[in-house]
Amino acid sequence: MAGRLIYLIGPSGSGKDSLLDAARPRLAERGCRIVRRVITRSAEAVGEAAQGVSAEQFVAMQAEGAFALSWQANGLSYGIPTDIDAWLAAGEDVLVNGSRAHLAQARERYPALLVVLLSVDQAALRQRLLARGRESVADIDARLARNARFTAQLLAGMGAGLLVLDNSGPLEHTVECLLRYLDPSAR
Ligand SMILES: Nc1ncnc2c1ncn2[C@@H]1O[C@H](COP(=O)(O)OP(=O)(O)O)[C@@H](O)[C@H]1O
Ligand SMILES: O=P(O)(O)OC[C@H]1O[C@H](OP(=O)(O)OP(=O)(O)O)[C@H](O)[C@@H]1O
Repeated sequence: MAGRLIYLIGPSGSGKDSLLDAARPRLAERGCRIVRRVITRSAEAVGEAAQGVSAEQFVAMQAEGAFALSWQANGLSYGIPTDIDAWLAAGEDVLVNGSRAHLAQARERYPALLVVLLSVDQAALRQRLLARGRESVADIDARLARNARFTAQLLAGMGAGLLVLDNSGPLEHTVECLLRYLDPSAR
């Protein structure tokens, strides 16, 4: 049986990277891979979880067909390597840090996509982004403004196919909820 593709989305600062890091060992135990994305962000700013490439390298990789999914947002390009197709075909579950704006295209290619929307209340979100200190205040406000366009749309359009995962509380609680959702015997 083919593996499941889990597409994690949520506003900037909602905790997608933190959740993936915290859940990584327990997902690995369950045979669920977390995709290493290719991002046009300087390698130092990415950490180990992504492969940083130049804009030129990204375009070349795309032209070679290296990506199963790719999108642009916040002035960056993101690619999901085609490796995921082999993993899914081999029955492995695969979790992707996805884009809300790219959801329709992702669904088109992977109709059985499981969508997990990470949410957090707006004031806490701004505080977390400021505390993270990765972007300027202007960039943070631009990301927050971008959120407003998505959440209502997503909730209206998706209904049952969507798990809304609240990350306003402790991260460990969010990890537990995600694992419970992904555990086939618990559903
Ligand atoms: N449940 C949580 N409680 C408190 N702070 C959190 C929680 N989840 C994430 N954070 C913090 O919020 C900030 C943004 O998280 P991050 O994982 O980078 O979000 P994203 O990848 O969605 O942009 C980070 O500083 C992170 O430590
Ligand atoms: O269409 P959107 O849902 O807004 O998503 C746009 C991009 O922003 C996030 O990436 P990134 O990890 O660079 O940003 P973040 O850590 O601020 O979420 C997300 O993973 C997408 O790649």
